[in-house]
Amino acid sequence: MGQVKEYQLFINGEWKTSTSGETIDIISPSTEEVVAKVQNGTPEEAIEALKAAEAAQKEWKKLPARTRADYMFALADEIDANNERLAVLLTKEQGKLLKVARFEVQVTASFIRYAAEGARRIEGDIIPSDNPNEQIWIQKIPKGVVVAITAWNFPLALAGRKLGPALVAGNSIVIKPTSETPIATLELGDLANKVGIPKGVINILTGPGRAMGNALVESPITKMITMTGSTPVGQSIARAAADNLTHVQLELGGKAPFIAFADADIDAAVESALHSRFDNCGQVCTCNERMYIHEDIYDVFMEKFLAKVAEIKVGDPMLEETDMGPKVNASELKHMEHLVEVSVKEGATIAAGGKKPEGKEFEKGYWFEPTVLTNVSQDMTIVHEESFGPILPVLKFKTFDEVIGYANDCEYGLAAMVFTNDMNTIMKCNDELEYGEIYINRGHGEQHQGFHNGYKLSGSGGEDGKYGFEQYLEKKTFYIKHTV
Ligand SMILES: NC(=O)C1=CN([C@@H]2O[C@H](COP(=O)(O)OP(=O)(O)OC[C@H]3O[C@@H](n4cnc5c(N)ncnc54)[C@H](OP(=O)(O)O)[C@@H]3O)[C@@H](O)[C@H]2O)C=CC1
Ligand SMILES: O=C(O)[C@@H](O)[C@@H]1OC[C@H](O)[C@H]1O
Repeated sequence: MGQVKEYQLFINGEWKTSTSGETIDIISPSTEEVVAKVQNGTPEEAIEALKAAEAAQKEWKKLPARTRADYMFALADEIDANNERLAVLLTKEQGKLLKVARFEVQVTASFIRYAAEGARRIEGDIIPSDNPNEQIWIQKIPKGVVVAITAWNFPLALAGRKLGPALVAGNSIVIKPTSETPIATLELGDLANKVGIPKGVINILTGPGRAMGNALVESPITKMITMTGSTPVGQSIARAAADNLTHVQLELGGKAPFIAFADADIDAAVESALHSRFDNCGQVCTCNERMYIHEDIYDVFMEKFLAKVAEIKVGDPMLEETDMGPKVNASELKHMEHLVEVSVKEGATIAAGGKKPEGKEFEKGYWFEPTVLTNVSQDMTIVHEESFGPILPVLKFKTFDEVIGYANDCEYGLAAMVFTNDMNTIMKCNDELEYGEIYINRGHGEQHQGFHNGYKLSGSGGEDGKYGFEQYLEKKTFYIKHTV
């Protein structure tokens, strides 16, 4: 393996080596080789970045929103122009298919453009007062310094999803990507400089979340934290931010139910169920984490579904013909093996997969077969614990009330998928399913103009669309009275 690139911290428009003198190895999930090194940044460097962001924001907020948006459009163009290079980095650090990584880079630019298109819609209110000669004005203003903490499954897209609205709204930002997959995100630093985004408006730090991340969260300079990741970490961030009453927006774990009623379009449901579980090696927050099939269609559905699962080609994510790459790291792989072991102990049957694939090409790397579990009961661990990987428990159901009860028997509330052509069933599902995002007759996959909003332990605040954009704004109310 040749000399790998050592990335630095991006603070105030400059690259700097951490005073810790330590680096973190970024490991390829496909080969276990070191593909890059990043700084093991210190809490002191977190404060340095926050101060740079605070200083830069004072001028950044004075620019017309349209001007801020022009910088964002330019950044999005640069991201598009570097698609292949960024996609290869994503595949190297996260193990996702190169063809999916290319899509992630496109989505990153698209998130930023969507936010920039909203620059002229940062609207306030003028309200008549009860007092004579008086008006009430409510103005939308930026919050100040935003801290963005991101997960490893779509690291670049998650960064774009947050920096776009944050900066268009007039905030500055400090991004701390996960230590697992930071390199594509770090590349945004040079692109920001290239398009002339003022120094300090964007800062990108690396370092363990429990130290670097915590320092960012606890600082009173931070006026908003937007985090995507696991529920336990989201909870610790909310606790750490409480002392300053900092606004916290969290996109956390999920356990999406996929429900196929007796009148479902079976072929469409099979296709959607397959991709909503196994795309990105099952590492999507809205993935089909448990599947409920009506008893009338169960046999025909499962015959078609298992045939499709058997066709999934696991292998080198750089190759176009590959359908599924590896899990992101060794501990995630161990979690897969643990979930299958527990499920079998609790009485489940392995209908497909269930282990690391055999073959020389799989000796290195964090590979796991597409796995389907049957003879599963609602009380089993796998029906409640998020796998965030290619493991799918399947259950039968008879009645509407039974399956809604099963679906809502969950500490999460992010997404649900339902296949039926009956309008009454659809309306009753919309009323009764306790999920912030429901997909009817299609698999998962949110759009920028929607609202990615998790109930219960899946998060708070929501992201995307006009309601997500509002999270990045503060309101200021004026009572204006004229005296003559
Ligand atoms: N709802 C959604 O949209 C999504 C949810 N997820 C969830 O995220 C999980 C997988 O992602 P993963 O990265 O492992 O999630 P983690 O929760 O482990 O980490 C998320 C981020 O938080 C940082 N972090 C960790 N501890 C702290 C702390 N005490 N203070 C501040 N920051 C901290 C991490 O940094 P570091 O890694 O350097 O420690 C990382 O950048 C899954 O559970 C999945 O459900 C994932 C994607 C989307
Ligand atoms: O966070 C997730 O896993 C999803 O919201 C995912 O992140 C960026 C992509 O656009 C979404 O599919």
